[in-house]
Amino acid sequence: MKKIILASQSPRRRELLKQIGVSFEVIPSYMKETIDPKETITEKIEMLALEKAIDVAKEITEEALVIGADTVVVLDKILGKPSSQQEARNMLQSLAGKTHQVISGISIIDTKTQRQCTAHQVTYVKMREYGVEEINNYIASGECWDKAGSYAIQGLGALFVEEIKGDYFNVVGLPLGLLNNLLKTFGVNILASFIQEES
Ligand SMILES: Cc1cn([C@H]2C[C@H](O)[C@@H](COP(=O)(O)OP(=O)(O)OP(=O)(O)O)O2)c(=O)[nH]c1=O
Repeated sequence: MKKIILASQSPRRRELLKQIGVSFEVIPSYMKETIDPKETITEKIEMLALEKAIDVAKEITEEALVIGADTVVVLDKILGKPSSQQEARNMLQSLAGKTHQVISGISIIDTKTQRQCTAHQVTYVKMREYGVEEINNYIASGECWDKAGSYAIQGLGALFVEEIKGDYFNVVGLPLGLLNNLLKTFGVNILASFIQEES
């Protein structure tokens, strides 16, 4: 299998990639995320994923596939990671009782051919009604930090979720089915690799 590099500091993305049996190296991108106001929301997310992949790919001299990703919560506007308790509180309050979108962009760059492929996936998450007390208790758990929209569906944040439509893994930060499809276009077939290894 071609060498795979995950251009991400997210422990969630690392865990998800491990889950599908891929061996990979992690080289995070510490690029500052900037957003062009002229782009649509999905263009912005795809662009952020692509920029993370480019940032790491440009430093690589060997042949590899570099994967960049970006996840945001969208409710009228983009909700990224909170920078204060008040911001986390506002985000969680705005999500209560409503359905929001979680959009993840993924980008793959082949450092040998410079071919790049970028796509995104949308998951709809409906939150139940909850109040300030539950929000404050959740913030006290510390889980909101470093999470788009200030919650983690894979953790205590699950207690806020009423319904989900779409790929769960997309919410956690890496849509695995979409990633598999994109990797196939670069000649990497994850499931087929198990058969080859066995025979
Ligand atoms: C909505 C939601 C987001 N998240 C996380 C996934 C992402 O790690 C994070 C969104 O931030 P990102 O900017 O997409 O990623 P990151 O900064 O963690 O990592 P990197 O840029 O290096 O790849 O929010 C969850 O873990 N659970 C959730 O339920």
